[in-house]
Amino acid sequence: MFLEIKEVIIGYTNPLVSEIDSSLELGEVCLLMGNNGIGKTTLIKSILGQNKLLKGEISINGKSLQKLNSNEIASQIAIVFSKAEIPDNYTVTDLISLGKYIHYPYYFKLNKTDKKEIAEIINKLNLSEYQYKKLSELSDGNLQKAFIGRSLAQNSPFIILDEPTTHLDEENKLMILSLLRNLAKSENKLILFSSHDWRLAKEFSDKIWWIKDKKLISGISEEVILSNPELIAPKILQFNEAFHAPQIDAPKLEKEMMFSYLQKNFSQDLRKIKLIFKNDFWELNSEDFYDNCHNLSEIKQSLQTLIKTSNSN
Ligand SMILES: Nc1ncnc2c1ncn2[C@@H]1O[C@H](COP(=O)(O)OP(=O)(O)OP(=O)(O)O)[C@@H](O)[C@H]1O
Repeated sequence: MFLEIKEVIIGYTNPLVSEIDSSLELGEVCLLMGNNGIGKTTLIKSILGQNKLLKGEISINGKSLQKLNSNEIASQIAIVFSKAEIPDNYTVTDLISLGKYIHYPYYFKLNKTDKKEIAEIINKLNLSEYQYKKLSELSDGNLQKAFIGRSLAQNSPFIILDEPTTHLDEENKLMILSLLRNLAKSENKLILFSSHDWRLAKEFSDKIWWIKDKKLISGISEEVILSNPELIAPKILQFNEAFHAPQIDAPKLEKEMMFSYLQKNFSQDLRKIKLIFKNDFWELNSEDFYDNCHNLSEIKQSLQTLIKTSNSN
C-alpha cells in the first residue's frame, strides 16, 4: 500500500479525530468528506507531516513519515490548496513551472526536458491557448487546472487537493473531477481530495474517507454509502417551527418537495390534512373537504381556502 495510516489520532492540544486506520493505493481516487471544522484540513496537514500526530504512524511508500524530510515528502506528495494565493503577474506557464522547483534551488534554470514536460502538461490540461495568460485573467475552472498542472510538474505519485471544486460551477466541477480520475487511472497517481459535494464527487471516487463523530469511516465509496443511508436519504429540514406538515402519501422525492413547498408557504398546523400523490394529480382530504390539484400552486390555493373556511367556522 502506498499510504498507510495506523492507529492514528490527529488534533492539536486535544484530539480531533481518533481511530484512523486506513490505506490507499496508487491509481485510486479517494474523497475526503465531513462537516465544516471536523478536521479534514488537519488530516491533510498530518499526512503532509506539517501537523504532529498525537498518536500512531503514517507511512508513505513504505517509509514512516517521521523519517522523511520535507524534500522527500514533496517528492512523494503534491498539494493543491483551494485558498492558494495567486502570485502577481504569473502566467499559466510560470505557475506550472513552479512545480519543478521542488527539485531545484530557486535560481536554477529549467532544462530542455523540464520545459518539454511542462508543455506536455499544458497540452494535457487543454490549457495551450492560455499558456501565456496571466492567472488573474483566467476563469476559476482554468485557474484550478493550472494549480493541478503545478502539482503534476512536481512529478509526485500522490496528489492531495483541498476542496478543488469549491468555487466552480457544475460544468467545471465535472471537468475537474473527470480530470482527476483520468490522472489516477492513466498515470497511476493516488488522488485524495476533500469536497462537500459528495453526491457529485462519489461518482468519481473509488474510496470515501468520511470523518464523523470524531472517527474516520473509510472504504469503497458505494459500500460506505450503502452502510450509512443517512448519506443518501433526502434530508427534510424543519426551519419553520409553527408549521406542522400534513400527512403526505407520496414517493420519497415528491414527498420531500411537497414538504419543502408547504413549509415555505404555510405557518399552520396542517396535520389534519392528507395529501395523496396520484401520479397526475394530488388528492387533498380533510374531515369535510376534498379537492384534486394538478400542481403546487393549485394545492396552495386549495389549502388557503380550506384554512380560511375553518378559521371562519
Ligand atoms: N493551528 C490550530 N490550532 C488549534 N486548533 C486548530 C488549528 N487549526 C485548526 N484548528 C481547529 O481544528 C478544527 C478542525 O479544523 P480543520 O480546518 O481541520 O477542519 P475542516 O474539516 O478542514 O473544516 P472546513 O471544511 O471548514 O475547511 C477546527 O475547530 C479548527 O478551529
